[in-house]
Amino acid sequence: MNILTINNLTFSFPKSRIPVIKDFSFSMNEGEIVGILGESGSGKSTLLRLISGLEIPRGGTIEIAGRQVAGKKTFVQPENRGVGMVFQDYALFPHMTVRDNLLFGLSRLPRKERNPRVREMLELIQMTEFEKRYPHQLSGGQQQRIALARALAPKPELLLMDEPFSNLDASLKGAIRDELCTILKKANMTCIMVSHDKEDVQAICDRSLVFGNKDDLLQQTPDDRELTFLK
Ligand SMILES: Nc1ncnc2c1ncn2[C@@H]1O[C@H](COP(=O)(O)OP(=O)(O)OP(=O)(O)O)[C@@H](O)[C@H]1O
Repeated sequence: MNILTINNLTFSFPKSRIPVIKDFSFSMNEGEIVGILGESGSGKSTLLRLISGLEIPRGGTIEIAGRQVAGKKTFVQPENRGVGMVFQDYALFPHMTVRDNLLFGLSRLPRKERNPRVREMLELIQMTEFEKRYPHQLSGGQQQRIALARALAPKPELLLMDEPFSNLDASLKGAIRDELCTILKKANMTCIMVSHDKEDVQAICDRSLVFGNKDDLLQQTPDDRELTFLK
């Protein structure tokens, strides 16, 4: 099943004549993990913001799980898109415990299902004993796992991660990367990960896109280092 379908997406910031995203088409199947690489300023974060509904496209369409969320006459608000996000700074609420951070996104779930879902998420990331801690009492890697659990808790159709490892030191990164990959595959999550690090993408992703600073968009797979043009 197609989870994400983007057709001819075009976007430019107000007052700018040059599009950041131009005529971009792309689709993803359920359970697929795709990496987006590319130099600084090439539009990687902007693409995630368009998919999650934080920016309005100038043209083209975005469908998530078969439902149009952005198009000529359609714009579904971010909270109704079924998209989870993990940012580079994790954006955990510092004044809330791990448990409350996870509960935060579950307000739509019937009350009696919320606690079991929190528990299920903590088990998935193997952090059940950290339920009562605050973010500052966790290591960078543990905070990263909580941020991931919080994004997965409401069962999003699609998970977007923007530079999820940039705050981790090199010694932690390898282990966290493998762990993340296992968790995502276990949850059969469809996921896009933006990174500037080719190694991260090769370790986790099934395939990847490379954004250039012109119109050239390239496609590669982790196994195939030869870059081939997508369009
Ligand atoms: N709010 C904004 N207003 C105008 N231009 C913007 C705005 N945000 C980003 N841009 C420009 O849009 C382009 C794409 O930015 P974007 O953040 O998507 O790049 P990126 O590939 O994620 O970069 P990085 O790897 O540095 O995070 C850049 O040229 C940037 O300067």
